[in-house]
Amino acid sequence: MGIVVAIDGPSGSGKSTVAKRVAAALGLAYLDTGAMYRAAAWWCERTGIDLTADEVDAGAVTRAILTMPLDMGLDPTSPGVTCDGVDIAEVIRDPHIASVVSKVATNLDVRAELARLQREIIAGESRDAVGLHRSFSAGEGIVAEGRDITTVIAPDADVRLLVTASEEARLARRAGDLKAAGKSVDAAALRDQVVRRDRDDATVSQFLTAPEGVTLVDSSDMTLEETVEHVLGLIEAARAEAAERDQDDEQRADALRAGLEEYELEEEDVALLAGEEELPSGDAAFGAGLPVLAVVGRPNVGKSTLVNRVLGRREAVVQDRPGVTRDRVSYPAEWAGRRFTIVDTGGWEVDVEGLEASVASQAEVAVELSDAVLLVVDAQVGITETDARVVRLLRRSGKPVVLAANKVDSPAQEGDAAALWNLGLGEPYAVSALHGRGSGEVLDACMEVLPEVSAVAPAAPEGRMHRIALVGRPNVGKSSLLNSIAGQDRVVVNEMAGTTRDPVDEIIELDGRQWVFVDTAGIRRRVRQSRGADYYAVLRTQGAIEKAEVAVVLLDASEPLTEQDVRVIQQAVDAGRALVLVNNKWDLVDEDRQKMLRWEIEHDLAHVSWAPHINLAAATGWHTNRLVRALDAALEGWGTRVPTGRLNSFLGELQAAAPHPLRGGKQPRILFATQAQVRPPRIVIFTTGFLDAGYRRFIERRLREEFGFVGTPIQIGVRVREKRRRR
Ligand SMILES: Nc1ncnc2c1ncn2[C@@H]1O[C@H](COP(=O)(O)OP(=O)(O)OP(=O)(O)O)[C@@H](O)[C@H]1O
Ligand SMILES: Nc1ccn([C@H]2C[C@H](O)[C@@H](COP(=O)(O)O)O2)c(=O)n1
Repeated sequence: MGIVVAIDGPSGSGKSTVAKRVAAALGLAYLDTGAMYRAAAWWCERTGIDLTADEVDAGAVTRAILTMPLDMGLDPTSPGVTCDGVDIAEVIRDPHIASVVSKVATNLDVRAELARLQREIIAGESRDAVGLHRSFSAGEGIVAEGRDITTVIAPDADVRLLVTASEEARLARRAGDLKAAGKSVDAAALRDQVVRRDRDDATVSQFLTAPEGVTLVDSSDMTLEETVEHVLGLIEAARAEAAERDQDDEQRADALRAGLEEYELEEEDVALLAGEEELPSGDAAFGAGLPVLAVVGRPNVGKSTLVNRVLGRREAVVQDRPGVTRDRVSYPAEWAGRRFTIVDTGGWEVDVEGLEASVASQAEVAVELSDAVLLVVDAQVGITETDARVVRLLRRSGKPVVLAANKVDSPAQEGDAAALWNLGLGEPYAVSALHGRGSGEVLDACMEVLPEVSAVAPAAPEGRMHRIALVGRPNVGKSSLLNSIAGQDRVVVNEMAGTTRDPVDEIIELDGRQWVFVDTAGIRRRVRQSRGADYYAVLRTQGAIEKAEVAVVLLDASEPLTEQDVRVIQQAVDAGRALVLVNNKWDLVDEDRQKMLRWEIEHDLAHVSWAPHINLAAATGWHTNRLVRALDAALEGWGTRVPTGRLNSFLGELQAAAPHPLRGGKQPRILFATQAQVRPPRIVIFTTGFLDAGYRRFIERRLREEFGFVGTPIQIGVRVREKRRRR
């Protein structure tokens, strides 16, 4: 993680000059938030708003800022400011802008919008996000300065400083600046720009006295060089302190890890603790690029027993593995030297309303997302109506099918297997999943039909383009958004070396980088079926989400949120994908609808409040440029890794301040925790007792507050372990 240095202070105190020099000396990015407010004032005037009027239309100012095409340069040696393609770095220093900027800076809606942008920039520079986006400092960090930086924007910054100087010194410095620029110095105008402006600004942010945790740097009697040296010294001291803290945290975590030896650990615990150094990625766990074999069949025909036989492991693994959904769990598998992904599915049964109506059947999704299918039939029961209908469905899917006749536990039962020739799927392989009989032959047959390279599994993401799924219910504007972003910046690359890409994927260049938008055929040519269109939409959405790293869920902001919207969002969360929410059709949203939408988001989408949420109008292209930042933020969150030392000291403090409620006179205790996976982050917590769902939610909420995890679901696995009995 890069360092964040936040500096605030009154006008003329020297905070910008000091911040730039410090950032340049340390190779960090520099953010001048005051310049953003100045740019906002410039943009308001450019769009025709009179900021010198006694009564400025606050609504018009807010609307203008929401459409401001601002690009902040972060190089401390030449921090450019560009708005609507115009270089405004100089013009925003004009005394006229200084005299009107408070009209914009005291508008709370404007502050909220600029705060959002500032936090995004700071997060982009402070995380180890190399390769994700164009970070000026390559994740080394940032020095951000402005009135509310230490208190509102970055209260968690590593170093927080209030640079100040006496009023007399500040007026003198500002006068010096004007003189150096060859401008006349009018004492009253100077007071207005320094003292009056600070008084106005102080009504919305606190920057005159140092709050707790903020170090005061009074530069009244220091030269500029002395001030810079002093600040560099403070940063050095803070870094040394942080390094010492990290070391202490690691030592404590080592002790906690060692303490686990007193507990009954399972094989998988030992494996997890031994492999802490190499953090696997969720994508790898799902077998990026490996062929996929779906195991389907009616309930109780022995699918899971067969899967466990293939895996050669116990079911215990099932509980802690982040499956796509509870009814469809993927495992990395190996047979005869070949690696593949095996997908265990829930029972496939004709329900009361019939098979066609079971639109969300995970077994059907599994078939759609597989390269081959292993159909398991109970040979002792024989062919049922469900089996016959399943076979019809499998035929329609066009996937190769291998038929396992299970529960053939002795040679005497071979005849039961032979009866299954009637299903018309070729040879039924007689198997006893329970005893292992015949399982080798059936797996050999599966290997014969599985392709070398999967046509459905996502390619491994490392070093490749990021894969994005644009999903949402019909008519929310998926194709408009795709066309809009493709139209703006498109470079279609037909043959990309080293990528296996589906013909329905689209490669689009955004912000100078190439991205794969997966499964766009479903977006461009909507599947129109007289019957079951919904069903295909669900399948298509699921398929797109699982092939992608980020699911961009589009919502029609002009209409009330629907259950279908919430369901698509849930599909992305369950699949463990990074998530970005887009309120499309913003051009059709009036103020009443905005209020309603805010309410809907707070009530119906509170569980995904961690997802970046952007308003845009795909039809006009408005704000579509915000997509990349949101994607980067979500990808960063998805890949977040919390060092074990920090995680344990954080959980230790959390537990001390808010212990788990007593249950039956006992209090479940956290023994040790470690992050077991990234993309999505998965945290495994060893405890002495079961943690209530409420307490787990509390842990998740606090983890997000502490470590960010923007745009990503967090999977929390709890392993309850008992103390070893003394012999
Ligand atoms: N000891 C000092 N520390 C910092 N700056 C100093 C010092 N002495 C003189 N200066 C000068 O003070 C002037 C004002 O500094 P600067 O513009 O950075 O202030 P600021 O706090 O960012 O003001 P504003 O909020 O109005 O942008 C600069 O010319 C700077 O070189
Ligand atoms: N974080 C910030 C930064 C600046 N402002 C206000 C204060 C000024 O009126 C104006 C320009 O700032 P300057 O360039 O003079 O530092 O913006 C603020 O309210 N919050």
